[in-house]
Amino acid sequence: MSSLPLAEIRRRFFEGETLPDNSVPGPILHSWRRCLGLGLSAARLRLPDKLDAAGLGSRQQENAGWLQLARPAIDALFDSVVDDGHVVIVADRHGVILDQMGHPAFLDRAERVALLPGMDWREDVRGTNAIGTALVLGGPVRVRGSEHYLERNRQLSCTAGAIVSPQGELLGVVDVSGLPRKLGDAQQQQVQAAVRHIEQRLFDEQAATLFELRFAPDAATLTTPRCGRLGFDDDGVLRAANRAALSALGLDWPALGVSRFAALAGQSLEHWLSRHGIGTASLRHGGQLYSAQLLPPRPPAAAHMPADGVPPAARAARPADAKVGRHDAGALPDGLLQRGQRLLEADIPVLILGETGVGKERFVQALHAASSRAGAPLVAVNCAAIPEGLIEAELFGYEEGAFTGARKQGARGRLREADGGILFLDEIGDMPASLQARLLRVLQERLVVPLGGGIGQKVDVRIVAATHRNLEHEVAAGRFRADLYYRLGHYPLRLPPLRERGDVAQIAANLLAQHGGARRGVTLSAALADFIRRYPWPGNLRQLDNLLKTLLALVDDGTLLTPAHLPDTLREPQQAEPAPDNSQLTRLLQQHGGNASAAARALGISRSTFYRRLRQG
Ligand SMILES: Nc1ncnc2c1ncn2[C@@H]1O[C@H](COP(=O)(O)OP(=O)(O)OP(=O)(O)O)[C@@H](O)[C@H]1O
Repeated sequence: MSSLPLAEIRRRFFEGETLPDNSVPGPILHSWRRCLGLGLSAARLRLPDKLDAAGLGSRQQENAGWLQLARPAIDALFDSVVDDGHVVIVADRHGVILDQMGHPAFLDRAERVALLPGMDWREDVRGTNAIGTALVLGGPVRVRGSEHYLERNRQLSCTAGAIVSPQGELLGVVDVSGLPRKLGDAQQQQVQAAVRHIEQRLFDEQAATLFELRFAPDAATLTTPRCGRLGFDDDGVLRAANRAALSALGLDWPALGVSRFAALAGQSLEHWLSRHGIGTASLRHGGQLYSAQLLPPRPPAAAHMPADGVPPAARAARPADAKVGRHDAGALPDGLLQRGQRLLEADIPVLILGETGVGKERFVQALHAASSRAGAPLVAVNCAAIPEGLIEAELFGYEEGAFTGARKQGARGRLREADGGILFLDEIGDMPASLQARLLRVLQERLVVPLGGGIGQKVDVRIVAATHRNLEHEVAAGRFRADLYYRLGHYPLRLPPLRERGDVAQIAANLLAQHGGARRGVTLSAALADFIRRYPWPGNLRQLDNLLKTLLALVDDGTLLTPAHLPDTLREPQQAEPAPDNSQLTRLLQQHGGNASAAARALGISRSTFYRRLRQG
């Protein structure tokens, strides 16, 4: 920048003299030229009147949708700048101030009034200024003191950023104004962060019904507002974008409706989905390598933008996130439920992996409740708990007299019962090989033919499957069909065992509270919390949950739980008992009068695990 005082540069500019190179920032000089070209006078200007209350009210109403989404970011911005006496201003796409927070005590009365809601700060009305100029540029700008076109605004410094929807529509401006010497790079960065945050939320809402391709140089930044985001319709046409994506790919807003997935990603959408599912993959563009992830559209209920223009996210937390909180006793890996939801809504089978007792079944219930099929049936079939000879009939139903012992009137079968809803195939790894082929056919054709013949019926079911087995090993050992595995296992969701999860003691405290511990004043001592952290919990959440319920039943209100309250079997955690063999299991079953649930409970395992072990011998 030139060392000439700004007053001298202004004089030269207005007297038509050539300015030294770089004497004012390019965007400011261009703006001055635009204003001069419009014949605006820097000294005297007839300014438009402030909008009346009704006019302002209707502008605020028109902008209510994005304003509500933007509110958290604007409030946070205000919190971070208020102590320095700055004000935060929000204007619509015409430059009319919709909201102003803070008190511009630093300004003369006239300017103070000019920064109030209802005032017009368009560049062609008020000359170079951050609000109006950001709107012209569609991006960020800082205007300091005498860089303002109007002389009367020289005591003011402003930094602003334009908000652009994922469809490229200019929505408005967020601005921070203050005294020139106090407003610097920090405020500029804060405004830009707020803009990114608002645009990210807009993308979440307005591009929810599209396939989303996210990319970033580093997989770790794939969920941050800085990652590139592109939205494609079912035909692979680009319909939405954020600025990071456009600038990384050398595109601009006119690319919307024109650019295609295949051209940008080097393969069709279907190809990408079948190869990578929603897993992370590499994306090469213009010699640059990115980590990328393709996310299917979200459910219409969550994606729907109501007629009043106020998106659901503006009213409450995202439904999926809210449900994660309710479902889980401790934090599950980030976005696991949401990913499951997206797969489900895109009609991709959801495969859930995890050891016994990690909460797979609970997870499926939460998935169902969070899905667009929450009002339709969730039909569970435990492939390990049904005798091999009956699974087929159970799944596909049968016609009257199809086999000896068949009910007279036949049975619809679980698949048809799940029509319109979700079929949950628990312990899929234990499904007999003969049935795997039939299931695969149903998954492909969605046609169910009952045993004993009869007319095939089309079913509309979403499939969720779970297993504690390593299906890849099962495939290698020839026990699980590779084609079925590839059909189901695009993107398995793994629920971690308790020993791999964050703070198990915190999870225990949550569970204790859920079971009434908080109400009864029963708490964990530090020593017990420490034990809980170190214990390997082979039975995972089931084991921990059962233990806490038992302890609660045994102690008085107000008890501080210590390791002394633990049953002896738990005090020596490392010495695991060998698993009972088949004859022991059979004996146990007999002892419980053939009640498998009771026998399983006695062993501290689930009914399906009990059956599985029985079958394995
Ligand atoms: N999110 C949770 N919050 C509280 N408790 C849970 C949660 N998930 C699981 N549990 C506890 O663990 C038990 C087992 O959960 P679930 O049946 O979902 O596990 P699973 O992984 O399906 O087990 P398995 O493979 O043995 O059938 C539940 O009955 C409950 O006591």
